[in-house]
Amino acid sequence: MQTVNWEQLTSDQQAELLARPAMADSSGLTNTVAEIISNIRQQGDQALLDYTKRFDKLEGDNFTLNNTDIEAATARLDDDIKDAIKVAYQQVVKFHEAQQQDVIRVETMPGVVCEMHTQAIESVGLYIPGGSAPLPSTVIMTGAPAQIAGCSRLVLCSPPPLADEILYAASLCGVTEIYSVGGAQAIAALAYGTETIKAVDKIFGPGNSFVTEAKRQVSNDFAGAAIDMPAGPSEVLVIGDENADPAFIASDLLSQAEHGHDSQTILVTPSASVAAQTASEIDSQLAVLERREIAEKAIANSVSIVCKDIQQAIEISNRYAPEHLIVQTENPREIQPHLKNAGSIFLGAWTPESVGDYASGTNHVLPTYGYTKTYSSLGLADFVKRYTVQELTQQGLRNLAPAVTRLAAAEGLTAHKRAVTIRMEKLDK
Ligand SMILES: NC(=O)c1ccc[n+]([C@@H]2O[C@H](COP(=O)([O-])OP(=O)(O)OC[C@H]3O[C@@H](n4cnc5c(N)ncnc54)[C@H](O)[C@@H]3O)[C@@H](O)[C@H]2O)c1
Ligand SMILES: N[C@H](CO)Cc1c[nH]c[nH+]1
Ligand SMILES: [Zn+2]
Repeated sequence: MQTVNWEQLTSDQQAELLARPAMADSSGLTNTVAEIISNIRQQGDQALLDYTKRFDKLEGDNFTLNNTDIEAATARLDDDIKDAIKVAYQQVVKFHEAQQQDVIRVETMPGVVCEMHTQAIESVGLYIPGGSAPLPSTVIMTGAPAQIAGCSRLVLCSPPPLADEILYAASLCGVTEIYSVGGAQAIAALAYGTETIKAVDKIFGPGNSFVTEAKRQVSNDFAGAAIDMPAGPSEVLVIGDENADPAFIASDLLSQAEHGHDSQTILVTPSASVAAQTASEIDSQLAVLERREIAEKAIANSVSIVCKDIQQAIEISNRYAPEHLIVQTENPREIQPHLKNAGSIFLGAWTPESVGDYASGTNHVLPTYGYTKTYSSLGLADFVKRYTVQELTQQGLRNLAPAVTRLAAAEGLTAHKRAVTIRMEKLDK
């Protein structure tokens, strides 16, 4: 992991340092994904099968899983892992149930009542990554809120072979359809439909750059589907002060580095000594990692930034806008209100990022590529739509009529004005 001194860099070098590696080959990626989407739209199931055999080594011609598959998977699993999945599910349910929104009702003027209601999105696609590691935890993060919101069709897609843990988690979340297809082709199938997979209204879930680019393209097309957010390759930024534990920091950086070669991990610290000790901890912890090869590539793209002070560390973090932000400082709660752009924040030495990945209750589907400047972490609100209701009494209309008619006249929209005056004339008769 390279170490740099922030103050010694030019502003161009600083910008380059904080750029995402996954964005590097954007035009090649755009064309590849556009071609996959176009083939799925034209050839449906046949193209889906071809791609799934080519990229994901599907055996046979069936990519639909059913209840018998779920029952067999459940029977194969040990109680220990089933219990762990249940704990994670219950934690996520608790935190997301608390996000339910009551109807908001306000009488904005006597006789004028306005309400805000929510309604579940009817059909949702849940993309569960599976290229590099099968992620049953992502089933919980997308499936549990969909279930709580009351979505009626929960359609899960993940590259084959589907791990037993994925099928078990899907059954807890009330997933209604499961297909063993992945990548951009799965996103295209969810967005436009094929003979087997009916299109959904909105697609959720993270994925690699092919998946994320496919989500971007289908969401830009009127005929496509809505999406949750750009949730691409994992990122973590750690802010550590001179008392931070380098072994803890290294373990947190490696936990995200092992997701993929394009993960990005950054340490920002005012302490050159913490930076140096973290680098040597990374080397020793890497040596015994099962996914060493992957993590090593990600660490090669990563950086340790030595900055002036904690204030500057906060500025760098806000500028980078990480998916995950870990704060290992003496008083992390003092810093937290100044952290403007992050998907999920982990405060203090005893809050490793892994707890949010699995079971604290927060959602691990989070914006990447700097989109935490404008997008939120996944929550119950993403699975519902808001709509408003208003009802006026006769007196309510009398009270509001002068403002509405004058505004309508000012806009030159006389039919709007007439819809009010026609009623007032009747009332005044
Ligand atoms: N941001 C978040 O909230 C979040 C959460 C969990 C995981 N993640 C990220 O999700 C990603 C998961 O990636 P993954 O690769 O393991 O699984 P994935 O399921 O996203 O991608 C695998 C698919 O990519 C497609 N693919 C691979 N090579 C291709 C090629 N050359 N051309 C066309 N398609 C190709 C294949 O179809 C395959 O099914 C990781 O980067 C991880 O960091 C992000
Ligand atoms: N860290 C990932 C989000 O970027 C989520 C995850 C799933 N399993 C382990 N981690
Ligand atoms: Zn993770």
